[in-house]
Amino acid sequence: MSSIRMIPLNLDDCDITYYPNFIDLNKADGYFKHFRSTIPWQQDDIKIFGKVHPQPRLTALYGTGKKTYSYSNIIMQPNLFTGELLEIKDSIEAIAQVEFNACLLNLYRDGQDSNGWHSDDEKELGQNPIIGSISLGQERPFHLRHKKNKALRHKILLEHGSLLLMKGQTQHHWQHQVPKTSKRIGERINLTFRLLK
Ligand SMILES: O=C(O)CCC(=O)C(=O)O
Ligand SMILES: [Fe+2]
Repeated sequence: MSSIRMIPLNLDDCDITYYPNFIDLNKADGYFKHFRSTIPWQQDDIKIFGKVHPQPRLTALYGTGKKTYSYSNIIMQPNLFTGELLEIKDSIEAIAQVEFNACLLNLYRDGQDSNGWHSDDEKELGQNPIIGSISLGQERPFHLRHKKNKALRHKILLEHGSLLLMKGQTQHHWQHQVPKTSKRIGERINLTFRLLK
């Protein structure tokens, strides 16, 4: 049996743990190909500060039921979880000790696709949201910044097959982003498992 390596990020006011190689490489390669070709990826328009823009990445929502998820003025209707998503969900639940009922998927097609500074603090997620975030494909830096104490910042590289688990007060005190880069890079898929109340 292989043991799962865990790296706690020792930052104030948050509870974040990084698990590199959470999914073994062959399996992660297979999942990447599978999700790339079977998920109905869509590009939604979002409204930020009153202006409408196409979202700089493709997304999809999956879940156990009919609960919708809204953010940046869009309301997403879930597709039913697939076998592959349930398999990954089970493996995260085994260490996270929660049951997720939704997964927001992101496809970053190249370095121009990104996810701007935000907290996952939508009301559907409740008080202290727990989010299990799987990375597949191209590794991308993940930036964190404290909302009040501007001196508190952190960067971590999200590698192929990794899990980043965010819980406790993390979303209350911190924001995160996946910045754009002008480097020529490949595609990345991110799966964020969530519990919608
Ligand atoms: O792509 C990532 O690693 C982060 C995704 C994210 O922050 C989100 O979907 O809320
Ligand atoms: Fe997020």
